[in-house]
Amino acid sequence: MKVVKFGGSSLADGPHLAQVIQIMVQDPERQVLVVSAPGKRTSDDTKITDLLIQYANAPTDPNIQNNIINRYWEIAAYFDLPAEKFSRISDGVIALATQQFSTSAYQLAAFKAHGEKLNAMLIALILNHLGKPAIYADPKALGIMVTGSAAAASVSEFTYQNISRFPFKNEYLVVPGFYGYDSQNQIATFARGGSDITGSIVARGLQADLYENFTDVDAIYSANPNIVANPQPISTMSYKEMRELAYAGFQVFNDEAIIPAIQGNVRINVKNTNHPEAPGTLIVPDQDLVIEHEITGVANSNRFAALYLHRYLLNKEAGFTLKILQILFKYDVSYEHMPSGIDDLTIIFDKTQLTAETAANIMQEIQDAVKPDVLEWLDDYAIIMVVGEGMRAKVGVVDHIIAPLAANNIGVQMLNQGASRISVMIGVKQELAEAAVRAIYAANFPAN
Ligand SMILES: Nc1ncnc2c1ncn2[C@@H]1O[C@H](COP(=O)(O)OP(=O)(O)O)[C@@H](O)[C@H]1O
Ligand SMILES: N[C@@H](CC(=O)OP(=O)(O)O)C(=O)O
Repeated sequence: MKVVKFGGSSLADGPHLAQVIQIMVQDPERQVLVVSAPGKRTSDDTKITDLLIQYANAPTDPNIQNNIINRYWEIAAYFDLPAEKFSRISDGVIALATQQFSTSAYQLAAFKAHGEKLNAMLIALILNHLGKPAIYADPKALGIMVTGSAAAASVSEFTYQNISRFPFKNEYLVVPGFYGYDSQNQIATFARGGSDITGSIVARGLQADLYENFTDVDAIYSANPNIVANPQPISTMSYKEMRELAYAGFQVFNDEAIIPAIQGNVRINVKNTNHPEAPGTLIVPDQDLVIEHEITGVANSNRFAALYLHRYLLNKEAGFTLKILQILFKYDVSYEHMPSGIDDLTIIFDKTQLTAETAANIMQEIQDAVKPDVLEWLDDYAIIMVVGEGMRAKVGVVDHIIAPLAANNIGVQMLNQGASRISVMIGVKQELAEAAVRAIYAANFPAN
């Protein structure tokens, strides 16, 4: 049995949904559909998730409410779904405006989650209307339980047993991605792009033979195709490679979504909805990987900031780092990386979890607690991640990465090799990040 996730780009309108249904019926192993909210129809369109964020901020605005209903209605009308059946979807949009929520964060989470929830309900209605047995399976019915915050939930371990007990018959199961329920029965979403996570959770829970993730590109490429023209497709990669590349900017697959698949030993196949006959990219356990290249991919992300600290004899003082970590703990801030030298320390943060005020407070407390000679906040910071299982056994890999940067006059602010034996991480100024990716790519991959 295969669990199949379709992203927002694959569900943006009626013709795309018709293609999705064709993909499902082509293979009887495809029994479970995990769906995102309808995405952009054109490059300047707005995703339903983003319309719902506007709606959460202005629940009494009839224009936004109508925009959302019209997006769903356009899809329903393409399949001639009768208006009385569609009323469940429009009622669902309207009802949101009058519901009560414990906090504004949980209100926003519930609004966002309805993009997926109403889309899954609509798709089940359309499948039934087309004579195909299908049921809508809400995360509550499946037992997808979460902990953590309203907008950055984590799955609870007992979810998998709950899913495995779901009475699953000979019909399509349509599951909304992106959210679960917490112990207070409140909706909480995963991070943006989190429908990939639901797909992986359901695939592990049902012990699927394959998790197919359909998107709008033929494969995962060795570099973001919006940065490098015609990059090479990756035919097979390891779970670890995918995790590192997704973390560092390959948005095509969510970086957290790999974890349930690893735990359940489920292979992942990323494929193109608009070109389903293309083999796509297969993501597999390490032992099944045939290493073909030294470098598998080059990613970049601007979502980082760094704190740089210098103090002589830092290496001699026991508990120095502990004092800093206690300050971060107090503000509930985690760090991503901490490369250090004898008298220097850089702490790299994911900016999305920090406000300017929190960053300023942390800096002040560190200044008071450890009295550094230099303390700087580097907001203009990007990370380049060069990843490849083939790098483990090779000598001189760093040369192949750093030499093209030097040749293109790109300064390196930080270099971290060794912690992960399959990646090299480089800190550069944000304005140079894309040029850095292009330079490393051009030096390490043959031109097409
Ligand atoms: N290395 C990469 N390979 C393929 N696509 C990439 C890569 N890096 C970024 N992308 C982008 O990811 C997009 C697909 O992700 P996303 O828009 O989240 O899809 P979906 O709507 O299916 O969830 C592609 O259209 C492409 O622009
Ligand atoms: N709709 C949500 C969740 C998601 O995963 O969407 P997509 O599959 O379109 O990236 C978002 O926009 O973040």
